[in-house]
Amino acid sequence: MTTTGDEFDSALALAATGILRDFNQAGVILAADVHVASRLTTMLNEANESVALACALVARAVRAGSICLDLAEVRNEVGDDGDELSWPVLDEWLAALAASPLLAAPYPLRLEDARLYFDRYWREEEQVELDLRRRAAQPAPEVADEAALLAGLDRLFPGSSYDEQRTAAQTAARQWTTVLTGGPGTGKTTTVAGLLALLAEQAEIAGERRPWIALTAPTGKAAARLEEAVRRELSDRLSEQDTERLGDFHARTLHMLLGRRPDSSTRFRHDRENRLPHDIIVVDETSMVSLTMMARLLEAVRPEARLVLVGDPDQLASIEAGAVLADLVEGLVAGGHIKEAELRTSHRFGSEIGELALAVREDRPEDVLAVLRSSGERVHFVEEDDPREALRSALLPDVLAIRIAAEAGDPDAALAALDRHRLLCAHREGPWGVDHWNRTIERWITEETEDPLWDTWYVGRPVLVTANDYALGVYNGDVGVTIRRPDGSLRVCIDSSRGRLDFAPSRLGNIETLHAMTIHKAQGSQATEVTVLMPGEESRLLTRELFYTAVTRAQDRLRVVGNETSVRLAMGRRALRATGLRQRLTLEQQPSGLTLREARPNRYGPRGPVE
Ligand SMILES: Nc1ncnc2c1ncn2[C@@H]1O[C@H](COP(=O)(O)OP(=O)(O)OP(=O)(O)O)[C@@H](O)[C@H]1O
Repeated sequence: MTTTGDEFDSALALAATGILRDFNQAGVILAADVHVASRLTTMLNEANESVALACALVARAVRAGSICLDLAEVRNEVGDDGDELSWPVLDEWLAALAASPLLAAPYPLRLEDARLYFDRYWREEEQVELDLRRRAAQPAPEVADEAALLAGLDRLFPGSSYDEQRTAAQTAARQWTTVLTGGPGTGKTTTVAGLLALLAEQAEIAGERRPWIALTAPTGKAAARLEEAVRRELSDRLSEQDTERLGDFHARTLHMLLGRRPDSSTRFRHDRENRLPHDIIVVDETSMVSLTMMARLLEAVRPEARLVLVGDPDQLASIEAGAVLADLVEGLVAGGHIKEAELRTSHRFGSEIGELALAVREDRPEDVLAVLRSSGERVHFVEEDDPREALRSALLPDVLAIRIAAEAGDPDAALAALDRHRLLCAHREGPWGVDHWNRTIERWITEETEDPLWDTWYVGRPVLVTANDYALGVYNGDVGVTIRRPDGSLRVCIDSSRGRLDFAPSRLGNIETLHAMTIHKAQGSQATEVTVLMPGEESRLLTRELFYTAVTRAQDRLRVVGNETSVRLAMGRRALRATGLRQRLTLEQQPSGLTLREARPNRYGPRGPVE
């Protein structure tokens, strides 16, 4: 137990007493968790310490991206830090909770089997479940002409190399909701483009108007990539007639599609009362969608609109709470609500990166190490104790290329150089973190150019936008470079989903230097070459999902800096989040006429009224 008497440690809640103090001092819960628990228990006159502890642990779980606290699992999950603590016995803990005023009106907490929720997430999870069940319970969409559908599938997905995609498109054509999954380069976008053409043809045969299509993704970068890939597919592979039928379309972020409201950051213009007008809605990079955003999207989709959720469930989950895509894959398919549409064969890499990604995904550590050490052209494993020199020679040419183009006032060349190489770290801070490597690379630039970078804004500074700025039209995840103009002034050129924009540096508020970026932030984007710094062995972020996400950011070449131990540790650990959506979706269908909440008894106590 790491008991510390440091009264200046901000993680310690000085006012905590009893069991909360013990858990806080052991480092299991933070001061913020203690405050949440103290407020709730004081407000509702709850004196039971185990209930207060449960509140603090829910707050802790949500901080780590979970939707709820699994009371049956939390002891295991805390690991060694919890060894000397007195944990409540599960049945007694659950009984204390069931009897607590915190689980009665106004229901700050909700209990679902052994899962404890804050009310907001419980409601969102329930809403997502109900909306998905309702969509799945409708009669399947009608096929206007069965023979034309089969002929269309053969035309759009010809030959045996398109077998998987043809089957996936056929499945999607026959259901309202489809979860289309696959790793990088498995042909998800190709399938989407073909499916859209197929549905447009069916609409034409049925004498309906051209379907109104929405392409969307959680970030601007991912939305732009989706639009570009679908357009490329249409122009390279599909006939003029198929392309014509689709008309024009643009991809937008989910926030933009749902319509931002100036008075709320969690509510949108389109909701249950004002549904989206589209007939087909395709969401790419669904693994990055949080539970809250999925709830907002599902309530806004018309029941008779098709929803195609595309993504890779093996990637890291959303930055905000939830693991929606993984839950949907398991819950919707296992619950018998929809048929699976899974793509497994990679068509892009055909090389070591694809092999490596598959071995990581399929949990084959020996194969992972074999590919890393195979000395192939595309994958390189840097196993040195001090990798700085290796990194310097790998990274500096591209960093200097950005700077030379920026000095010449050439944004195209600077942005192209920026997209050539990404240095990815697990953490923001520490010796393997983004901040450290941003500073190190800036020092290398100074050494190389003999030009000290005194100012925050310097020529060639690559930047990452970290928050949406609707007024400027730049979005979280957009990247840019600082360019010198002929008159000597600096401008920041941003490659936004709306095209190239440029600003005076002082106008940009939420910006970070982008010589290095976190793997979490790199989700939804790719670079020609990627260098991954494996975090230290003690890092809690070192998981298979983190490693897989990092590896799959590389289009052409990948360099992994680490050692065998870090690779094995990453492979052995999962970034699991506690959620209840897959359990909810796999429960048996309820008898008609009852709402789900009435129909399902709770083993551990009342659920509260149906609202
Ligand atoms: N059946 C196929 N046979 C040969 N090549 C294919 C096939 N399907 C797709 N491709 C090609 O493979 C590449 C990847 O396809 P696509 O972009 O559709 O995959 P993806 O799963 O959307 O990739 P990512 O999500 O990684 O961007 C493209 O160049 C595409 O033209």
